[in-house]
Amino acid sequence: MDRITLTKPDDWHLHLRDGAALQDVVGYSAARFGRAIIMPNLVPPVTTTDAALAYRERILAALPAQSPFEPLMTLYLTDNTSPDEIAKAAASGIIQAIKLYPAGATTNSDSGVTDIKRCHDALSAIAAHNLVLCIHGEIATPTTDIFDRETAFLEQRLAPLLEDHPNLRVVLEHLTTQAAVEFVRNGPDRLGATITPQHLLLNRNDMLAGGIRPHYYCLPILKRERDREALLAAATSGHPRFFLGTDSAPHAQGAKESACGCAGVFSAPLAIELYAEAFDRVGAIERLEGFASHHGADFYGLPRNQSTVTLERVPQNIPAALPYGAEQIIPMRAGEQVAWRLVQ
Ligand SMILES: NC(=O)N[C@@H](CC(=O)O)C(=O)O
Ligand SMILES: [Zn+2]
Ligand SMILES: [Zn+2]
Repeated sequence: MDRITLTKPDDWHLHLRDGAALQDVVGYSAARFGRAIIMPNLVPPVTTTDAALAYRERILAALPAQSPFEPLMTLYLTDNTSPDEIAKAAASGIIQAIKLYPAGATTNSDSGVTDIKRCHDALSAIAAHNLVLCIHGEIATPTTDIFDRETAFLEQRLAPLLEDHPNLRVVLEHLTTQAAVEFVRNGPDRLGATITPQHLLLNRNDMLAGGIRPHYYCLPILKRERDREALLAAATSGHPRFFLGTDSAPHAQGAKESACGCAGVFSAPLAIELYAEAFDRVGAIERLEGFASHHGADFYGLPRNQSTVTLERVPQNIPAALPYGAEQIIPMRAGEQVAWRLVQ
């Protein structure tokens, strides 16, 4: 199949930043996706409903004209998030999920959760109000090996959390390991998971062998080839609890190409095209629609999109750099090609 039309996809994990950067990146997502879960790890983080409402207005104002894109907002969970704030978030009608970052685990997670037990009442409120808890699933202990942080989180943190909150709907974000795939498969129906394009297409050799490639550095970090294969198998399996979440995470070129570079891959300008390439490579392009356009909406309890997009197998060049506020940004695969393109 050289051409495929699917229900318009959604991005269940997206970073849009704020200010001039927001203005520069939001259009790429709006051109491809109907909706996106907007991550709250701004500086300062989006910890209140009022802040989320204001951020949503800034996103809508930054959209190119005639973009039907719908930002689905999230709150950043802290040790001090109150059940009242969760009730307010649920009542707002614009907040779909609460995001749990273990303190210190990733970009702008300093205000994150230091001990999940401290959030017991907030988590009960999230379940009671039928919101979704999105989790960055890594142990942040500095002594835990960076390649083991996700697998350690599964048994040490996620399993007890699911047990303590039997009605809580949870999305384990950006899976990177075979172990996480198995954990989700064996988990309850209220456990879903997102998978990024970089984790379907790359392994840690792509980042570290023959030279260090900072634009492939993200968290959780790329893993082994067998992990990539397990992720691709899960994404293309048709299993309804695996769905698309790009984790497109823009950082300016200077912040990436640095002695201490930031974590995050900027995939928004070619996101759905990269997924199409990954699925097509293993002969599973017909499974793309479920993964990209159905499973996430069904899990979140939202209607599927009405409109469609068409993709065709025609290679396109990816720019070497793109504007980003006063600086520039290097997209994933900069200066190379992607095998599919969006038909306008
Ligand atoms: N994934 C990343 O490497 N970075 C994300 C944070 C996150 O999703 O963990 C970011 O905000 O830059
Ligand atoms: Zn994360
Ligand atoms: Zn992210």
